Formats: sequence, structure tokens, C-alpha cells
Amino acid sequence: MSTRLHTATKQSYSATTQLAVPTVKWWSLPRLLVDYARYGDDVVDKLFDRYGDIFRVDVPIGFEILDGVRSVVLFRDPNLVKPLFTASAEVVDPTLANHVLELLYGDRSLFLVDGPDHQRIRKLVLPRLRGNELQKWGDGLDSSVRTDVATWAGAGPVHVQERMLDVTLESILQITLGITEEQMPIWKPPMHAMLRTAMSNEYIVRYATRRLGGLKTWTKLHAEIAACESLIYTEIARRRNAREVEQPDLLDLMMRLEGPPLSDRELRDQLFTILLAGHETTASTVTWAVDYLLQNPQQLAIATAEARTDSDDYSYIEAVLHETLRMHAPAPVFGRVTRTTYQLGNYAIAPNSLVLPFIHGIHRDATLYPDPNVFRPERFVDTKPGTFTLIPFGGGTHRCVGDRLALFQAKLMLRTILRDVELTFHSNKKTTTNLLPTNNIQVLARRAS
Ligand code: HEM
Repeated sequence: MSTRLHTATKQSYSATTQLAVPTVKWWSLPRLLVDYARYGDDVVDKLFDRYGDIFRVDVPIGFEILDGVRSVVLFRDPNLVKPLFTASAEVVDPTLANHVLELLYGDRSLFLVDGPDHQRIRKLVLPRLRGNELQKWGDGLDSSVRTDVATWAGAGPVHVQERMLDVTLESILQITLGITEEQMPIWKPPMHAMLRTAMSNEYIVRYATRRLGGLKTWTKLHAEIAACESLIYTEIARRRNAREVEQPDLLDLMMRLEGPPLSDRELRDQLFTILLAGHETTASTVTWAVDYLLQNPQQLAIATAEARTDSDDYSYIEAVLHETLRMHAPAPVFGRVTRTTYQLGNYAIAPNSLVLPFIHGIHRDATLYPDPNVFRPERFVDTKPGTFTLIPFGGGTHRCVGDRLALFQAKLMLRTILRDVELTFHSNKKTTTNLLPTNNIQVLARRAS
């Protein structure tokens, strides 16, 4: 692959120009939220068309998304991504926005800690999740996906996302905790149940009413979290009693961390984080890739031909995945909170503002990606995705630790599907109104000839 890179066309910004960010009046919020639930990102696109590439919504007291944060700033100018992701933590807090998910991840999660504690864990796990180390997990994943796909042909409608969720959960359980095939029936049902509840729209309602006890009184989710915690704490206790046996998984690695040891609670938070952040997103990527390929027969033919060769070069399938992540980022909302007045481009952002890059808009910027609404993997065949122009994995010190693992897994899974079965749509109904958008396509499969 050549070293060409997608880069944003530079805008000239001046450190002395401090423009006010255009403001959407708060009383239009209820209407906007209803429209967003019905029409999705198009509603936000229209706001950008009206206000420019950056705008702000001030939230009335009592309705703050995060405590103390009264202003939400959204931008879609790709030039502003790098300054935001690389800003110092004294000016822009990289963790505060993630408190939305603290109930699940816990307050010691990589998502929620910063500084030396954060660096210590990242430095430990990152090398395990990239380069040659990835091959270690290839056989287990290959076996899971092959076994699953072998059941598709002639079995009637297959809900791709559900199948992919099962496969990626198995893989991340193996990588994180060394769970074996025999132990999977104990671990998978409670994990699936917890994720299903946590991803539902009820989370939004419960979170919005948290000051009235919305989250505290959610007994169903608390019970599901407790069931998963119980499995995890039992495993930690078992390992503490059998320390001499070294395992290749992340729990073992974290238990052997040099310096002050991690407590059971800290281990629980990191394990929950990796297990939850590290499987739904990858499953969703593969599902959307299948969906886009079935809608684009020419690209499907190229990717299928590549999957059925003996070569180890899957660069077209890799380009399909980058293009899928451009068209449809599985984690579409993440942001940073300003601690002081912060200059972003020519704009002065007030302290305590939640700043969100609008991923959908950045990924569909026509200057970066001509015909942005067209699925065209060819854009990434001889051009690498730019660090700050294709941002499904975020950026800066909190960029996703599982980015390489996710692409490795997704490539292997998509290759196996394309190699082993021929697919047609049974139904291509999708829903995008969940907290994390779910793709509900169903396919019919026959064994590849
Ligand atoms: C296509 C798949 C994936 C997508 C789209 C994705 C996306 C993201 C995003 C957007 C962030 C936040 C980055 C930021 O704030 O700048 C993140 C963080 C994170 N992701 Fe992923 N992720 C994926 C797969 C994975 C996998 C497989 C793992 C498992 C190891 C994982 C583990 C994490 C962790 C631990 C963090 C927190 C990193 C930190 O705060 O230092 N992710 N991911």
C-alpha cells in the first residue's frame, strides 16, 4: 500500500480571532430531539447548513448531560479534530464526557482515569493488542467464526449482527480472561443480557432522570451487572490463588503489573471496559460491511474474489472496512470537556462546554471524500486513512486501544463469511434509534460453490 494519506485542506486560523460560536436556542431542543430520534443525523446536518460548521446548544438548568456542563458544542470542520484531540488535559478534559457510562465501566476504567494511572495501564495492554501479538488470537477467532458461519446455509434468515456479536464476545472473552469453549455457556448469556439492557433506549431515559433516581432504581441492569461482576471476581480470586500459572490473557498481564498492584475493583473496571467496548463495535462493523457489500454487487465481487484466494493479502477487504467505518462509525458520539476558555480554530469555547466532533459530518466532508454518500472502498485502496480525518477510533491520549485488534478481527470475520457462503438480503430493515445504532439486516445464505 502506498503512503498517501487523507489529510484535511488547511484553513487559516488566527490565535487572536475569537469568534462567538453560533447558538441554537434551547427552546428548539425538545423538537430537535424528537426529530433526531425519527430522522437521525440528517437533522444535525441541517443545523450545520443553517449555522455553519460549528454551533452550540445551551442546555437549561436541570437538564445537563454532565454535571456542571451547560453548553454542548458540535463541529464538523475536519481541521478542528487534531487541535481538540491533542489539546492538553489542563485545558480540555478527555475523560469527563465518559462519566455517562460510569455505571457500567466503573470509575477506575481507562475511559475515566487520566494521567499516570491511565498511562500505566495503556502502556501495559497496548503491545498485546497490536502487531504480531494479534496472531495469537487468530486461531480461536477463526474457529468461532467458521463454526458459526457453517450453520448459516439453508438455516433460514440469519440476523447478522446477533451472530457477529456472539463471535466477537467469544473472542474478547478469550483475549481478556482466557475463557475456553467449554466455559463460554457460563459467561456469554449474562454478558449478552447486560449489554442488551445497557444499549437500550431506556439507558437514555434513566440517565436523563438520574437526579431523580433513574439509574439507582434500575434493578434489572443492576442485577445483570452483579451477575457479570460475580463471574469476574470469582475468576480474579481463582487467579490470586494460582499465581504461578502464567496465562496469555489480559487479566494475567494486569495482575503482573509492576509497581503498586491493581485492586480487585480496578481489575473489574478494566475488564468490564475491554469486554464491553471491545465486542459490540467490531460486530457492528462487520454487519455494516456485509450490508454495504450486498448493496454494491461490484465491490462484493472484488471482495469475494480476494477472500477466496490463498494469498494473505486482504487489502481490498481492509479498504471495505475503512470505508464502512467512514460511512458508519459504530461509536458515533464521544467528546471532550473544556476546563478553561479554549480556542478551537477561530472560536472561543467557554469553560465547561462539552465539545463533540460530529463524526458523521467529518466522515462525509466532500473535500476529503468526493461523493461522500457513495460507498467506495477504492478510496482506501492506495490511500491510508488519516489519523485525524477518519476518526471512528477517536484520537489523542484516549484513542481506542483496540483499534488494530478490531480491524484484525473484522478482516478475519468478513473474509470467512465471503469465502464460505453466498448471501442475499432476506430483509434489510435497519433501526438507528438505539443508544448504539443496531443494524437489523437479515440474510439468506447458501454454501459457496
Ligand atoms: C470497530 C471497533 C471499535 C471502535 C469503532 C471503537 C471506538 C472507540 C472510541 C471512539 C473510543 C474513544 C476514543 C476517544 O475518546 O478518543 C474507544 C476507546 C476505547 N476502546 Fe475502542 N473501539 C473499537 C474496538 C475496540 C476493541 C476491540 C477494544 C478491545 C481491546 C476496545 C477497547 C477500548 C478501550 C479500552 C478504550 C478506552 C481507551 C482510553 O480511554 O484510553 N475498542 N474506542
